[in-house]
Amino acid sequence: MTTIVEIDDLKKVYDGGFEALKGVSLDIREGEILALLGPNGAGKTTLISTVCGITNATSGSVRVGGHDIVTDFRAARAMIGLVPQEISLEPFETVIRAVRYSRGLFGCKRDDAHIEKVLRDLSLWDKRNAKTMELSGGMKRRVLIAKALSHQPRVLFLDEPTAGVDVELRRDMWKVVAELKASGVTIILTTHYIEEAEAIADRVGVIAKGELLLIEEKTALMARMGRKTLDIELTDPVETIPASLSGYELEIVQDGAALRYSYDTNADRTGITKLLSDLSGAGLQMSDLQTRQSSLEEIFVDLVADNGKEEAA
Ligand SMILES: Nc1ncnc2c1ncn2[C@@H]1O[C@H](COP(=O)(O)OP(=O)(O)OP(=O)(O)O)[C@@H](O)[C@H]1O
Repeated sequence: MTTIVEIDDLKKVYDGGFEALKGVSLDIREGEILALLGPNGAGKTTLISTVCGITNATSGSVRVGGHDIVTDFRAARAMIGLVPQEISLEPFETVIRAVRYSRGLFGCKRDDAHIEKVLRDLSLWDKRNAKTMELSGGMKRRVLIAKALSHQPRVLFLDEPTAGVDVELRRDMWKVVAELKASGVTIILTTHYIEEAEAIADRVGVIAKGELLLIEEKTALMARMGRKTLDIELTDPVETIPASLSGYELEIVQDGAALRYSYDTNADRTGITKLLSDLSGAGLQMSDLQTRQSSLEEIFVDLVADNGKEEAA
């Protein structure tokens, strides 16, 4: 597995003293789709802007394909395509001219065959002579992607590609991203939408308050999501867990009125039947059972909340 982007202890303090990145380190693997999740103001855009050389880091380093983003800016930047959050297009420009122009900005020779391929891949070929102002919001986003791909970058950053778009357009965008990955482009996207990360990412990173709190394979996260808890409500509250039940790693909840058992839904056996029989063997009577499943959303909310508590402490 080759690392294509190496981010090392990246810090960004804006003028005025605000610390937007507090030492982020991250290796992005060639060919992956990495989703960076985080609440508003987490530092996602700052991170992308710094990697793309739009914002200068206060300290730390970024290398793209081995090229340092500061000392070897041109070579590093040539490998990157950036699709910004805001749609900014010249309204009277035609689609094909806008995309050709972007390629020219990188000093690349005109290549009509490549531009045609990009436009066809993004289903924009039929619209090539339309003025950008005549396009729907979804098509405008596709033009931004086409512009970002015009100079054949190996890494594509998408800053909230589906913010504020409807469900159908979002799915459409996910298809585009999957096709780009299949063509060998490494993709990093930021999003507020957990289901977006679930749907398309190979790995998921969670950023909050300028820190990377977690970076994990999506499948591993999904396995964690497979954890369920069973709350066994008791007729008579307990203060301690009977020694005969110590192997179950139960937790006392609801002030002793219930015992919580965590289990893996992917496991062959959950152990629940045996637990319930051992419970009655220990002289405990249950009045009710409740199960619940943790989701990626909960993992995310917990992580971000814990981070907030540490800040306050
Ligand atoms: N130029 C700037 N000067 C001062 N502070 C800034 C500047 N740009 C961003 N910030 C602050 O840095 C923090 C991180 O902003 P950033 O845009 O990177 O977050 P984000 O995770 O992309 O959020 P969103 O999801 O809302 O786009 C925010 O608190 C923001 O107010």
